[in-house]
Amino acid sequence: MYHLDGVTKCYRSARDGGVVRALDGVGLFVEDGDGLVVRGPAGAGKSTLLRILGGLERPTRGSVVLNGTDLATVTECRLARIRAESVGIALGTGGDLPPGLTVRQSVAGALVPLGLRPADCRELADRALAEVGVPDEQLTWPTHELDAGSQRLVALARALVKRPSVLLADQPTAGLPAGARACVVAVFARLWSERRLSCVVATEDDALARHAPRLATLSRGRVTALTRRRGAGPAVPSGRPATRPVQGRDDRRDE
Ligand SMILES: Nc1ncnc2c1ncn2[C@@H]1O[C@H](COP(=O)(O)OP(=O)(O)OP(=O)(O)O)[C@@H](O)[C@H]1O
Repeated sequence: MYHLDGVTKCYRSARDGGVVRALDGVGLFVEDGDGLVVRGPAGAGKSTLLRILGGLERPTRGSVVLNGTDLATVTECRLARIRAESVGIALGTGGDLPPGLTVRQSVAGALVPLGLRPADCRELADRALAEVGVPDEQLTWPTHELDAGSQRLVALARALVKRPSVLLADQPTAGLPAGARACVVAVFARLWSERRLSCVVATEDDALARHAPRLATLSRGRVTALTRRRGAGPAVPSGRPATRPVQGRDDRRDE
């Protein structure tokens, strides 16, 4: 799945033109079926890490190998293909839903780059929406008429519809009322416990983090701790190691 080695990302500060080191030599393994929650204070580099994992940005230095391909050096064309086929990205606010579309069209649209027949796209979209708990009567609603919690679920369905090998989500419960938050947490709990889908999620939500098999803490662009939830089995049931932390500790944590 993912193997990050020495990943550094520098930006030029718009304020004073200085160099901002958003990620500083991050090393990380994410195995098939692994669920990793990334935590850390504002500015720690969580969103930058997700964008780099998703191939939306390239690192300044280091390698980001996803299923054998280094996203840092692959051609732009191949990178777009990998994003379309293998990586589900939910930026969290629901604001990333394409405007002017119904719920079903919005999710089916994620399959267009894969060249599927429209009828197949619709069927897969309906299935993905059912999986995250969007009721049938909302399938033909314009997405802008949904409340924030439902928009968040549609964004998740849009990320999941292609059956990606990994789901990346940035603050998926942030700003939601309690009921809607619980619905989103329940989706991730199912993805981790039943589907064993590889997910990397940045969140400050304790309820969501409690379900994650592993936690990583980022501080000033570095991984300072890696812990595995007590009772969470290895991501892969074979004899292969479930995780091989490069930085920080991989301690067991109490629930
Ligand atoms: N495009 C950019 N240009 C310049 N600096 C950036 C850019 N993107 C991020 N940064 C800087 O990189 C650092 C890490 O930002 P990032 O958004 O990844 O942190 P974060 O942990 O996600 O923070 P938050 O929880 O507030 O979203 C911050 O200092 C931020 O200002």
